[in-house]
Amino acid sequence: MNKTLNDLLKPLKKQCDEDIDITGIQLDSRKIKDGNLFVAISGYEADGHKFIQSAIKNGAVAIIGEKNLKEIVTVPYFKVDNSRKALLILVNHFYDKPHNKHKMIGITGTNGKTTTSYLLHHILEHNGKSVARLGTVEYVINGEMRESNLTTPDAILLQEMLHESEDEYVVMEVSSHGLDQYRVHGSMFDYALFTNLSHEHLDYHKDLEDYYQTKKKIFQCLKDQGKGIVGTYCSWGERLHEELAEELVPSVSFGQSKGGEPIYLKSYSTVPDVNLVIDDNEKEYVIKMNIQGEHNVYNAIGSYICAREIGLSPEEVIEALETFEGVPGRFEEVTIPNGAKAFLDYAHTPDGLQYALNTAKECTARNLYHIFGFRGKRDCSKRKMMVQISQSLSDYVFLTLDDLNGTGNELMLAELRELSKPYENIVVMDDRTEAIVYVLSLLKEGDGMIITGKGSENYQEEYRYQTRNDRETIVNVLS
Ligand SMILES: CC(=O)N[C@H]1[C@@H](OP(=O)(O)OP(=O)(O)OC[C@H]2O[C@@H](n3ccc(=O)[nH]c3=O)[C@H](O)[C@@H]2O)O[C@H](CO)[C@@H](O)[C@@H]1O[C@H](C)C(=O)N[C@@H](C)C(=O)N[C@H](CCC(=O)O)C(=O)O
Ligand SMILES: Nc1ncnc2c1ncn2[C@@H]1O[C@H](COP(=O)(O)OP(=O)(O)OP(=O)(O)O)[C@@H](O)[C@H]1O
Repeated sequence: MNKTLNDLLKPLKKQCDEDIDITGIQLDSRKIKDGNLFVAISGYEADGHKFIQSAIKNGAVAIIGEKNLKEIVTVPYFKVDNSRKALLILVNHFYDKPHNKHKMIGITGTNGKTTTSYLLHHILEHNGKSVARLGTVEYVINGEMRESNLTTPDAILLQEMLHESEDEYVVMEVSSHGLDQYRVHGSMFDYALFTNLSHEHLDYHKDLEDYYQTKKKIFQCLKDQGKGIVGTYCSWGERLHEELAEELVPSVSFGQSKGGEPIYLKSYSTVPDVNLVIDDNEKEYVIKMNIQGEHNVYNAIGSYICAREIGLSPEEVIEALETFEGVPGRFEEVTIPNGAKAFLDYAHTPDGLQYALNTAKECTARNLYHIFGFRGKRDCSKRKMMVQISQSLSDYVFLTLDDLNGTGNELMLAELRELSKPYENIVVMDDRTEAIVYVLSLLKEGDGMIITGKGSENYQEEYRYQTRNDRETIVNVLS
């Protein structure tokens, strides 16, 4: 796919004296191929302008950047105010607005994005639609799985995949980083679904208000006939729903009913599995699901309402919900033989952890053992709160390592020891696999073990038992 430079520059209101063929757009000098346009970004770690020379050496024929470098760059150079924004406009034009080929569903929120995207994928596929799904676990395009490197891919990869996808629907997770960094476009989504908001990413966002305002930007990315779907079971969602009404953004809510909604959650139970009673236009439906936890009640009703907005009938949605098998590593049970229970979960926020532990408690007759740690170089301000939640909802807590992301082993362990000090039911263990093996040896009939933080992800650190992930550690010990 090629375009001329002047064609590409049109939406940026720029022009080049010499028109040249552009074979692709890149933001990383190492990925440049002959005839590419390089966009230099002032990044969080590095300054992309420093790589202009190497981009040209690798074959770049034109450059976009934020600095005054026109006189010294040897190929056509164009200065813009914001390179990330310019990149998005350029790449969207390069691929001829590929989001218009699809019905696009963007899901944002602190927790529940992956689960909701799996639910919607399943509902739509069960009803004969072709669906692409992009998010933390994987990217699925035209029925083929690809490795995910970011929850919301960068603008180039995203537009490339949307261009390549022949799927009727695209269900994608939209992170606050993605919204802040212009990875998604201004008129992209037919539906924007907000799950909830709570303490997270305060290493990136100034405060919760800033995090909220960033998440809210997804509603500026709706197509003309687009619609918002807002979870109002948390107070940020209630506020959002009110603000969208004031701003005349069409939206529906899910959560506690305020009265007047045509579809609402009438009641629910969570033990042993999630059961929902939904009032849909004055007709009552009971849905029996194979997943656990109050949080999944909200994920299910959010997906139900989105699917109904899309045009599926209640029966079509319910049949699909009742056959949903859950999401890898999200409250996933691993069978163990002695009548005890083991769960893997991806909770890594205080709010998510509270839901996950409450669910584990509901499933556990005797003692609950919780094993977890913290990602290195990620929001440290949530750690104390998560330890408090863990020790109050579990009988025994084993603090151990998660991905260190370059933080020193000893530094992390010292912090874990400090965090555990006020509590008698917390033990710090310096090897994640040893912690799992030890807890497995303690489990008796009726006990429960929940390991949070990694879900189905493979380990990044080397541990004593050379297993790839938490599931494998459990299974290997038991075999
Ligand atoms: C903090 C952050 O979000 N960083 C993202 C950001 O990086 P950046 O542009 O600032 O990159 P940088 O490393 O400073 O480099 C600046 C520029 O120099 C270029 N460069 C660099 C080296 C070189 O040799 N040549 C070269 O051209 C880089 O390609 C880049 O364009 O933009 C990049 C391109 O879009 C992202 O890949 C990168 O994500 C990093 C890897 C990351 O880990 N991000 C996480 C925090 C993230 O985005 N997470 C959310 C989910 C969060 C959640 O809910 O859990 C996600 O959507 O995945
Ligand atoms: N609706 C919800 N409300 C609160 N917590 C939830 C909700 N849904 C899931 N969780 C918790 O959050 C964890 C992560 O869920 P999920 O992967 O669906 O969310 P996510 O938003 O995609 O997270 P991430 O961005 O970290 O990938 C789950 O394992 C569970 O503990």
